[in-house]
Amino acid sequence: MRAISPTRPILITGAGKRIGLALARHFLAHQQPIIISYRTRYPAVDTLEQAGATCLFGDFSTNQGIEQFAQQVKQRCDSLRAILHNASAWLAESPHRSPADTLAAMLQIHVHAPYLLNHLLEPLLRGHGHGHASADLIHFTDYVVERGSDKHIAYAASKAALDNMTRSFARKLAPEVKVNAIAPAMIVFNDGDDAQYREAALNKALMKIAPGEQEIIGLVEYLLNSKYVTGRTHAVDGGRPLR
Ligand SMILES: NC(=O)C1=CN([C@@H]2O[C@H](COP(=O)(O)OP(=O)(O)OC[C@H]3O[C@@H](n4cnc5c(N)ncnc54)[C@H](OP(=O)(O)O)[C@@H]3O)[C@@H](O)[C@H]2O)C=CC1
Ligand SMILES: Nc1nc2c(c(=O)[nH]1)N=C([C@H](O)[C@@H](O)CO)CN2
Repeated sequence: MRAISPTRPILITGAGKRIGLALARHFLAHQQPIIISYRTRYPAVDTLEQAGATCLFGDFSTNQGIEQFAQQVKQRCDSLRAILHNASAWLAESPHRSPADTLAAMLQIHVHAPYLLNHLLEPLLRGHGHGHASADLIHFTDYVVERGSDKHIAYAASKAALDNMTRSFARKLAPEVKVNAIAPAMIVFNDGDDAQYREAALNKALMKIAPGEQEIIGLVEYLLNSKYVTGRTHAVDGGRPLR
């Protein structure tokens, strides 16, 4: 089991629900301090706070919002064990939103937020424990980085930029900080996904399940425990490319 870092919290962005929330609950259950960002104050955020999490409001739709969040983090701690860049919006192209607004929103959350937070919080990641692989960045991208998407063009492009930044930050921050990406396909359905959509989505991969959040938790733990893996994208896609 990974060495718990009792003094260096793990920062999880967008942890008010689903995968981010599951990660937050996992670390709290293992006495790993966490800081989370939330945009909507779901009841689950109150529960995380009562369990000891530091829960900070963070709306990354503007650069000022990102900078204000980073300032809050720096006021609460002087070091971080890891940053998990989970916050995301899955926007499709839509006749109700201009292509320019869709692209801007996707780049803002998937590129501006990780890029600016990595720079603003870099000092909190360095200078701890032998100077070698003592901190981690994990970028949450998507299987569509390698294939594109005809319905989520801006989303896929922004995740591709985040994928590329994984290699750039790995080169910049080694050996103190490892930087990896996790590229999921179908992990967790959304509440509004009907039976027809769900069947079609499951049939796109060899492994015809939506594995749930634990699949991501296990990979995050592997990456945090590694002393050597960096600069890579780790697919969690049920063999989808082979379908
Ligand atoms: N679920 C899946 O099957 C898959 C997930 N992934 C990736 O895994 C990660 C987690 O997925 P999932 O749990 O489904 O993500 P969700 O879309 O369910 O949640 C993402 C979180 O990010 C927050 N967020 C969105 N926009 C902003 C913003 N502008 N500022 C601050 N916070 C924001 C949301 O806050 P709020 O609730 O307030 O809107 C939400 O809590 C994401 O990066 C996603 O792209 C990739 C492929 C498949
Ligand atoms: N921020 C989000 N990104 C993605 C989601 C989501 O719910 N929120 N969902 C998916 C789908 O599960 C897709 O992988 C199905 O093929 C992709 N990204």
